[in-house]
Amino acid sequence: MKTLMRLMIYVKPSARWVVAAVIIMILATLFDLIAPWILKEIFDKGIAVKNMSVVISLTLLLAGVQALKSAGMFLQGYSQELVGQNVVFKLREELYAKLQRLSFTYYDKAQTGQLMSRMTGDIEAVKNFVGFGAMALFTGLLTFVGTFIFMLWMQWQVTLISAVTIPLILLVLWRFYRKVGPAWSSIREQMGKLTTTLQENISGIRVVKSFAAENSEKGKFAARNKQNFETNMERAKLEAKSFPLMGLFGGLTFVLMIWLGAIFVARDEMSMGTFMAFQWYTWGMIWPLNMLGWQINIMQQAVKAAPRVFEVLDADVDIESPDAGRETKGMKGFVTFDGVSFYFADQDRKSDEPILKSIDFKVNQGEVIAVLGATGSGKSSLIGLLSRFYDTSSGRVLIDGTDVRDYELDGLRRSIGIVPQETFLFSATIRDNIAYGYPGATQEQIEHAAAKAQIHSFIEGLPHGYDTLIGERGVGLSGGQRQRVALARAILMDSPILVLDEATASVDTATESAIHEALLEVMKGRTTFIIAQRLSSIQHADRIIVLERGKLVEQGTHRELSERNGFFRKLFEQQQKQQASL
Ligand SMILES: Nc1ncnc2c1ncn2[C@@H]1O[C@H](COP(=O)(O)OP(=O)(O)OP(=O)(O)O)[C@@H](O)[C@H]1O
Repeated sequence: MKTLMRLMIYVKPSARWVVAAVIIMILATLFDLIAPWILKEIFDKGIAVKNMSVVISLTLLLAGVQALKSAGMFLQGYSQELVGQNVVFKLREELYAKLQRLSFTYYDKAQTGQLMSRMTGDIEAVKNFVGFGAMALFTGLLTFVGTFIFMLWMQWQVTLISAVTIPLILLVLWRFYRKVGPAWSSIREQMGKLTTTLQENISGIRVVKSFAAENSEKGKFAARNKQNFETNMERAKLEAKSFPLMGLFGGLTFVLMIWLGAIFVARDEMSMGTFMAFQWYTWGMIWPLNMLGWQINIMQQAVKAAPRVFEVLDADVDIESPDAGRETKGMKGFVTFDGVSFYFADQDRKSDEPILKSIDFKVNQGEVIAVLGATGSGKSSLIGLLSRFYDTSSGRVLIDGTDVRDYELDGLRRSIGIVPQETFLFSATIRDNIAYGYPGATQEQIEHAAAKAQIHSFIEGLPHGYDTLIGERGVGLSGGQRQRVALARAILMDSPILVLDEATASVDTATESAIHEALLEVMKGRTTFIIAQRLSSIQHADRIIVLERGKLVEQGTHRELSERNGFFRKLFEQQQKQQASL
């Protein structure tokens, strides 16, 4: 009920169309109730007394009534579809907007396939109910009640005795209603899992193929597909058990009506016209009940699908722009980590070690800071706190003396140009990919950024140059080329802070050194964080900070750290040995 009430909020803006559809529905139902009565009159006042003019005029009236009803049904169909489409439009828009607002913490746990199935199948299920099912349900109920009243008015004894089967139909319906809900709940959930399996398989198809895992993937999909098949068959069994039974009881109603009608006609207590009209009316009483099974199906599908959509809409947006957040215009890039500790949301703060432990350091405007540390030591997490991908668990990250949580969020993120560890390119032109964070950039600015990232000549050499379309996730470019496009994207942002998270890990050492030469100019006056494993990537750093299992264990210049007998020196010696052995 709560779900249905909440869906009403989305129906409200289309209230005019709902009212139109309801009025037309009531009129159409009235026509349905009048038509058998006209038939009765044709028999009793026309055929029975051989009055052809009555027959002709009443049949014309019947045809007119039907024509009006058909026109009404067209309008009703249109308006209810409009209501459904409006609801879907609004829901999709809200869901998409919410997906944009949800934080990294949410996406760390979310399954893409589940989200996609909510955005498509679940919303579609809601539409089917709002746009068609609900109105059909009301039409059915109105027709049933109206017909029953009309029949009672015309011949109450036949009506009441014929209707003894109706409680039986209602009982079957009630049992069906109770059982089909959980079935639809599983089906919607399984559809989400099936989409997740499909999405992960397609996204990871290169891994699947390189590990020759097609068969095991097929098995995984087949298991989910079978599960879905079986739950659908369970549901179909419920339908198969309930609907024919309802049909049987409905048929019995007809039989009873004909028997009783025949007796009452023979006793002259019922006219032939009323008898004919009753056949029509009985149908008007039975079909809504039989259709109710399908309408319950549509409703239960929506009732089980809608909470899956609402769950995303209600998810906590843990990182939001503050009200009246501070503007970032003129940001200089002084960065301070002040007693920063950090746990991921799914960690247990009592038993798990924090990812970052009481980190303190200050960075001056324009300083180039290298962040070094073994894999998993917390380098990316540290940098993620700067852009508020996550918020600190304790302590503060300040830029120009202001807590990052007090800045307007979009502005903050635009002030930090990031080249992430994993490059993501969109299926669009290279130009659009570079200009992703600055759509208004001129061709000259784009080319300038590309040149700095050492990718301009490569792009120029392509048959379509900057207009070259690249595939999903940058397919068609090598890892190094992709990384340089991502670098150009960050350079174009012209932000006061630049973060290069293993940004040159996929390029050869000659290109890396050319990029670093070019970056010298880019980094000028810009606070830059370089996360790297290779010492060659950090040769231009003013200062190096070293993380070990989330702790800042060393900091200083290249020279200072080489003189200390710490992690940096060990790494330095190790890499020199490796180079010497090559
Ligand atoms: N979403 C998450 N939830 C829980 N733990 C996480 C999550 N993401 C990363 N971690 C853990 O946090 C630790 C630090 O990860 P982080 O990515 O910051 O390390 P890193 O130093 O950048 O590593 P690398 O050099 O391999 O990229 C790792 O031990 C990792 O397993």
